[in-house]
Amino acid sequence: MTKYIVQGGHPLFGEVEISGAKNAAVAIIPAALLVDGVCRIENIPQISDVTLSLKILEHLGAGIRVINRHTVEIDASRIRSTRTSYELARKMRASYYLIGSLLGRFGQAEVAMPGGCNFGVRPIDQHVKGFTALGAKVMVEGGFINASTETGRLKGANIYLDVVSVGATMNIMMAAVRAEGNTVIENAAKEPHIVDLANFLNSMGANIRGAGTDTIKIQGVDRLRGGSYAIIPDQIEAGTYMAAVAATGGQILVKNIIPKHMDCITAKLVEMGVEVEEREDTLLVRRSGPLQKANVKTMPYPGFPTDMQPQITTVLCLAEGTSLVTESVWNNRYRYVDELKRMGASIQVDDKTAVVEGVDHLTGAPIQACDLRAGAALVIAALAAKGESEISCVQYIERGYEDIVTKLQGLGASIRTVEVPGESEELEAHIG
Ligand SMILES: CC(=O)N[C@H]1[C@@H](OP(=O)(O)OP(=O)(O)OC[C@H]2O[C@@H](n3ccc(=O)[nH]c3=O)[C@H](O)[C@@H]2O)O[C@H](CO)[C@@H](O)[C@@H]1O
Ligand SMILES: C=C(OP(=O)(O)O)C(=O)O
Repeated sequence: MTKYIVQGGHPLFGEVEISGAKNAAVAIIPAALLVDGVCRIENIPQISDVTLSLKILEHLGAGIRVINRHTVEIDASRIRSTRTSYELARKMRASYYLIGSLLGRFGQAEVAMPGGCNFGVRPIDQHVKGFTALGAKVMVEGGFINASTETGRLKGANIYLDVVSVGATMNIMMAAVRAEGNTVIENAAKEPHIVDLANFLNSMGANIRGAGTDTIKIQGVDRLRGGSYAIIPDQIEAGTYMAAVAATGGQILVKNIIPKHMDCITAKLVEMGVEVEEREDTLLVRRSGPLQKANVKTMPYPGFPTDMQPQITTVLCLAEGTSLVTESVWNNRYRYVDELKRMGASIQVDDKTAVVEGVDHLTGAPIQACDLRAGAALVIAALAAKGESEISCVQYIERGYEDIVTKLQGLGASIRTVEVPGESEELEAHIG
């Protein structure tokens, strides 16, 4: 098993380059199944969720050509099957996008029930509502979601989402792109990766308008042609490095970001006493004085992202006074709190609210990641803590952070990986 060993208590200084967005990449890769020609996708992050997504496509018969570390070409013109590998697809949440893409292209899909980080119930009823409105029959059988149409082609429809769902918005968009006629998705999610998926599909010949607002209009087209597309930078990866320097102190330049996407995170850090200077596609982030308490409530974009909640809670552990964190997207996203308590944090969780009493410092400890962002939060805590921490179950972290150890070393952090022989590798790499 791989572990991270961190000697904490040192400020971070230097520059860090942000990779392509995980939650855009894991949608755009399956969306390539909708395209008849070759899609060249650039700025792909080197993370295990991407490796898994590409393996799933390869297993379906897509040609995958790796051009370099961050560029692949996907040729889905000779897909052999519309049934995904159970073992591969069940390991990640984003495998649900294969339902929309296979259904949109072939009128049928058989996809294993998705995995992903475990922070409570993760229903897909809104995805199913959308596919059904587009004319598909959807059933769950033997661990698979089976979706099919009688005619082989979906029909455009008006769909009002009962909850704002990133996954349902993107999945319905994929299904509708080659449907007959027009589709309108109302109460759609507005995250940057939704706009990115729409831009990718439009660049391949789709006709999608309104992505990034709560009404998305899709005019079905007969086919999508190949092309080239570069994925946006990862808002959450950038926010995680900003949170890291907020916790440790120091000054870092976060490169290759879209500042607008960072506003919801920047505003909260500034409220806490962090200085953030915006320049074109970089942010200079500095923390020299004490951290102030703040209240944080997670919300769909443009609100404060739930995928930054564990990281910001960790920073608040070191702020003066009492902060309140409210998780309003997921019903159980505080599993990491017990690990922070091992390091001396003072946090009381009551249902969706965490009351965080700032402490003077954290101390290093053996700690275990329980999911992707929880793992990132523990890395931040370990970097800020006095003494040594040993972080296990880092495979969760590597689902979503490219080269995190090397990037942090580049900022002067004392962090290294160790292989610990004899310890179980049984833990599933992807199911948090
Ligand atoms: C691969 C990916 O992009 N994952 C992200 C995606 O997850 P995911 O797409 O799974 O999250 P959703 O936006 O769909 O979920 C938001 C809320 O809607 C509820 N819901 C969702 C779907 C549904 O059919 N029914 C329903 O009730 C969920 O229980 C949750 O309370 O968006 C989340 C919210 O920003 C992020 O935390 C995840 O990192
Ligand atoms: C929860 C996340 O991912 P997933 O939905 O893939 O589990 C995340 O990116 O924080």
